[in-house]
Amino acid sequence: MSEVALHQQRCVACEGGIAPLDQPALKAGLNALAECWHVDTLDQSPALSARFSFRNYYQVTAFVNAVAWIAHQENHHPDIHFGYRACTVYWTTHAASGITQNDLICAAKVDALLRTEELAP
Ligand SMILES: C[C@H](O)[C@H](O)[C@H]1CNC2=NC(N)=NC(=O)C2=N1
Repeated sequence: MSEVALHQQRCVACEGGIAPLDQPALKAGLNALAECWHVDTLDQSPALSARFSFRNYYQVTAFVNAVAWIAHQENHHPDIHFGYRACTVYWTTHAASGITQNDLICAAKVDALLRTEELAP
């Protein structure tokens, strides 16, 4: 049986009553992502976070826009903190006050984005 890769899955609308992933599911999800992703805290809720370094501000802002494009496509929106040569992305599901499958999917899509040679830092 073949399972659809995380980065090829689509986010589902999440309004009220959605539960965060349990520990085993979160651990399995983290194992499927690039090593940079870890569990952090955003506004007092757990969030998947990773920091990315780039050569210059132009690359940082191109990356931020590419992540925003993913967010628009998936209707799931990260917090992004960025500066001159680095950017930190936080994926959390506000409706669940925690990390859901949507966050794993979006983090995997960011990983896929960075696997493309043209955009890699
Ligand atoms: C209907 C739609 O799924 C919700 O409004 C979405 C929009 N984007 C979202 N993004 C994030 N990160 N968390 C949410 O709970 C969320 N809710």
